[in-house]
Amino acid sequence: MIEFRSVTKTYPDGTHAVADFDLVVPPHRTTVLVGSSGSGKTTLLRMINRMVEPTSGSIEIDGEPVGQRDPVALRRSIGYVLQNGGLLPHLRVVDNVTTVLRLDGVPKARARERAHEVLDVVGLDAALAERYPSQLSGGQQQRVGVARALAADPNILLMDEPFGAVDPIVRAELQTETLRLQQELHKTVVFVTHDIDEAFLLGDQVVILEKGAQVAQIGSPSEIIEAPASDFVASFIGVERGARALHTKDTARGTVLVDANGRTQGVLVEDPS
Ligand SMILES: Nc1ncnc2c1ncn2[C@@H]1O[C@H](COP(=O)(O)OP(=O)(O)OP(=O)(O)O)[C@@H](O)[C@H]1O
Repeated sequence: MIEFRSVTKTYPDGTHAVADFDLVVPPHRTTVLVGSSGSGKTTLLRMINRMVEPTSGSIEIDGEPVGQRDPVALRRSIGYVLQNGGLLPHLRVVDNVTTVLRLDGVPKARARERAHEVLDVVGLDAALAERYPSQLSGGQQQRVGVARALAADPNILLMDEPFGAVDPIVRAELQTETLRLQQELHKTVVFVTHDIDEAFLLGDQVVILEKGAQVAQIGSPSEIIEAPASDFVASFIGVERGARALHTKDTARGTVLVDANGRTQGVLVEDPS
């Protein structure tokens, strides 16, 4: 479990990025932080692995304040996936994936073996291991970024807009893949995005943020869609644009539900309860 307690971050130039933020991130689930640009999502994420230090308040992992942990050891124990993959261009894929393992003293042969395992887990062909990042597609680079984050088998995975830079089709593929991976691996995932559809697709718990990381609403996707806490939330999730609206349509075989794009999403059946 990760817990934020009254966390505030004011950058040296006086920007109040996060003000008095509290959150419990349950283990083995995906928590998505979603909000518009500048709402403080990245700052929150980076305070978990001490890439950013809070101005006040504390963040605890399983009851232990991260402030008391050695920052380097802490960072290596937490998987971190960045938007552009964050791969080192002069290293082959396999060496990118083994970086943390090698720093942790894992022998080269064992580290390479592990790299091949995790590349397989993220759905990449072993042949790609010897390529350089520039010889991969954007989607493949992102998968390598995920493989690298998983290499040391961390309990916690931080993902900062990991699919922001790929085209919509690849993005959808990577989202599906993330759901599949999570069903298999059960990591504690904290995922940052500004895309509410991505948040609802991937999140067990969704945290909608306003400026200064003020929490507009926390809940499961169902709870938020069924009862938006404010006009801000209703607008952010697109209720007023009709994005969440489903309409009934009668067909020869019964009533179906159709989304805002005119696509049939399901069949209407009577609730047995
Ligand atoms: N190193 C820094 N120095 C000063 N201000 C910063 C720094 N990093 C971020 N900020 C400011 O803090 C606020 C929150 O930034 P943050 O990157 O956490 O937001 P975000 O929600 O992740 O935004 P985005 O979606 O654009 O990445 C913004 O106003 C930003 O300009």
